[in-house]
Amino acid sequence: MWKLARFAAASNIARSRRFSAAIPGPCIVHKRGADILHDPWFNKDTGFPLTERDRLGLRGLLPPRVISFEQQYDRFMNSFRSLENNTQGQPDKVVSLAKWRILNRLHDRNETLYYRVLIDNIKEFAPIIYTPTVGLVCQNYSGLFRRPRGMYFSAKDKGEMMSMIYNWPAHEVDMIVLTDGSRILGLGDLGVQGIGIPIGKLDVYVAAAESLMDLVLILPVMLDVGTNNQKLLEDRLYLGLRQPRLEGEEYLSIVDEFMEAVHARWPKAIVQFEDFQMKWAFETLERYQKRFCMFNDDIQGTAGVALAGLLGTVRAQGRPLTDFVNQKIVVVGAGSAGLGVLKAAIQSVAKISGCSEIAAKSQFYLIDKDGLVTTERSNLDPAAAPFAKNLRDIEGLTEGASIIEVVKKVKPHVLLGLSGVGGIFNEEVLKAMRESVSTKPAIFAMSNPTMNAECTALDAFKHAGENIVFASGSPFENVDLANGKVGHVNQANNMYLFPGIGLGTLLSGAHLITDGMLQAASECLASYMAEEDILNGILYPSVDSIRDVTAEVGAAVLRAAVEEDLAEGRGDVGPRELSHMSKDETVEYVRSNMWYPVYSPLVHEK
Ligand SMILES: NC(=O)C1=CN([C@@H]2O[C@H](COP(=O)(O)OP(=O)(O)OC[C@H]3O[C@@H](n4cnc5c(N)ncnc54)[C@H](O)[C@@H]3O)[C@@H](O)[C@H]2O)C=CC1
Ligand SMILES: CC(=O)C(=O)O
Ligand SMILES: [Mg+2]
Repeated sequence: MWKLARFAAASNIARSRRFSAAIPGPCIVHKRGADILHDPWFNKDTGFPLTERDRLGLRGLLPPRVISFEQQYDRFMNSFRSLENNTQGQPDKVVSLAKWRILNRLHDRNETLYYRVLIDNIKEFAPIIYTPTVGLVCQNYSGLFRRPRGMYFSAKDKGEMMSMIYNWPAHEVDMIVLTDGSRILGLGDLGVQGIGIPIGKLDVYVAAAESLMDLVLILPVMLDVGTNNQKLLEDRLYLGLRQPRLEGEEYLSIVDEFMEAVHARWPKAIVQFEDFQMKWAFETLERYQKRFCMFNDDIQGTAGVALAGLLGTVRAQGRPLTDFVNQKIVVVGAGSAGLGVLKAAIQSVAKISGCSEIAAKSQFYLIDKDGLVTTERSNLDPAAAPFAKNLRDIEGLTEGASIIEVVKKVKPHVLLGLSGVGGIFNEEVLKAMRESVSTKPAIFAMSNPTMNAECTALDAFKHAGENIVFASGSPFENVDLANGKVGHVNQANNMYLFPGIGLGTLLSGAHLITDGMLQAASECLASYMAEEDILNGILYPSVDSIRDVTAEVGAAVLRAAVEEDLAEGRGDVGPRELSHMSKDETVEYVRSNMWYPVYSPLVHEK
């Protein structure tokens, strides 16, 4: 018990450092008056107590009555509910953007209240700040732009990044989400407008995990190397560089410079690469994973979440996990996400069965925009080549066979989409899944946002049958199957892993994120659900549980770092203490480092 008390004490000391800003004396914050009200990190709106109003020069700048945090919270939620009532019957896009705007205005003004309403209502608000609405926000970002958030490094900043990084006002940064905007969800190249994705991802991160000190420690970053989106290039209001994307060495030199600048200022900051087009996603992962503390969420985070779900589908059939080796799985989409999933699933089969990875591939089929990927393909992408089928092993199928041909022939246990193409699992394909060899066929329509999902939940249950297991990348309502039965919708989204990967790595103090740490994250998620839920087709926890999932995943990642001798600890908790923690103590340690937003005092008691 003493240990946990010490950990908590360490985290409280750290938390109070948020406000230290190295200014001695009676006030914790170094700003005064209107500057505090205009700083969303410190602002409490009408919640400043009288002593703080006196001592921070706020008297007269606010109406006299002090409103409590709880009252402010209720007032915001009432405004939100009124907005819902007032926008009833309006088009979905209008309503979604209106909801995003009201949350964004709060974010701009008062971060403590913003994150509190987000955490307490994560299931309701995740679809607004994250997928699907974040996609709409990115598409309209130049028009929606009011205040900057995060940092923007452009091709024009070459040679300047090492000094620019010091323009960020916070002394420390733990977690960076970086994009170049080249493949935003399934929406393609959105250039600088893709900044909405790092912002949304970090909102989820804070809601699920933010540790130790506070929000100042996160940084969304846009690397603007141009765009090949002609519509944006011609848009008068477009806020990014109006030039085609840099390619080759020119491109890499920009990413290199950014990574070196980050490393120079914050050597332990974790950089999460997000929504890079495939070629750069793989290339940058290969280039940096042994040099910097980084991971690619679309390749590695998605792989972990999908693998957990795939293992869940085996349990959902009432079969032992060892039966995973016999599952026939068709993956539609040979991009960064699809290939990441295939690689992880094949490694898992090899591990379970003890066979080679080559032998483990036999149960997997890969389809891209040109159909079934085989070794006969003339311009076979080298990244997809390891998963290409040899025609001799797939009797009755040919190079480029369509989804329907493959599904009819293979009768797979699982049909998994990461193609970015909405509706591609059409009625015919879904009906063909009725012939699956599985007692509980699984359909994963993982592409985002909602309009890019390979099928809707309703269509999946309607056409493929009521006994399927269904998962989607963006949320859908559960499906009413009549007779009191419900078709459960799982959300298979990397949001279940990236916060835990970030937090676990951070607390471990590791310099790198290894395959072992990522595998531990996936295994932890795979074992999270109880047997009873799994048998009812519930493969993933509810988004409401994201903080609990993150604590467990974070602990698994931390323990893997300890096992690999990579943990250097953080703050007062060094590698020795980490290595002596039991599994439960590690979870408790991670949990005790999670931030829950409340107003902290901005002046010392006299
Ligand atoms: N649920 C989740 O957690 C995640 C979902 N995604 C989603 O996955 C999708 C793909 O992402 P990436 O792999 O990074 O994109 P990508 O652009 O690298 O790959 C897309 C792949 O889909 C294939 N494709 C395109 N049209 C097709 C068609 N008509 N039939 C079959 N295949 C087709 C392409 O050939 C390509 O191989 C996006 O919509 C993204 O939002 C990505 C990461 C995580
Ligand atoms: C979820 C996610 O990372 C994506 O759709 O790209
Ligand atoms: Mg992504």
